[in-house]
Amino acid sequence: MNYLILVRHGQSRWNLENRFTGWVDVPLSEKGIKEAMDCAVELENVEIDVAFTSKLIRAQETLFLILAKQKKSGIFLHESTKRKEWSLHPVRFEDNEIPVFSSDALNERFYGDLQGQNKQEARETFGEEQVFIWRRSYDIRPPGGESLKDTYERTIPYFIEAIIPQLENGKNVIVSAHGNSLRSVIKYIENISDEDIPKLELETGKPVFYSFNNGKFVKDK
Ligand SMILES: O=C(O)[C@@H](CO)OP(=O)(O)O
Repeated sequence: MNYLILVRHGQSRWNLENRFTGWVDVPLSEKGIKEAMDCAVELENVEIDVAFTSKLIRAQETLFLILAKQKKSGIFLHESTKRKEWSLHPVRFEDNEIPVFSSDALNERFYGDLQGQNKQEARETFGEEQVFIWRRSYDIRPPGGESLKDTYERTIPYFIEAIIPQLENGKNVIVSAHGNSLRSVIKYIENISDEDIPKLELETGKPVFYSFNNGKFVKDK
């Protein structure tokens, strides 16, 4: 039996400033670095074989802080190489090295015109209820941005085509990504309904574990 670990990146500078972030490539805040390092301590003795992350630095920083605690180097397998067998990759993997795949399929939900706006100011302008609908409804898009359903529709095909095969090959997999791309993944894994998904919140830097056995995910409590 092997496992899947999902980690939402540590607090970013715009999480701290309470701004809609989406695809804006802001780094971790000082607290976010600390959260990622605490997560690394929690995962220090957890064997990881392969990692997936988004194209955004906050998720990548979090992943590499986790790997560093294990004294591991992550090696990005870029588009030009990732379809080849690992053995054909110019880098031979040493024991302290693991492959890292990054894809914009795992990016945060694109927040359109809201990106950069302060969430409290948006509530004052558009009303509490409207902002909640934009942030947490399943299929209503924020102005110019993606609904969670749009995010799901790019995240889940990648999860099925790229991540599940690694689990089926017995690998222990970590995915370092974002609040809404991971809410999509959890919706899929746990079969959460469109009506219930608004209630799911993920904390920054807190790993969620699933064991994977015969194609089935079981959440570790
Ligand atoms: O701003 C964002 O990109 C996301 C995550 O921080 O926000 P929310 O939790 O409101 O979807």
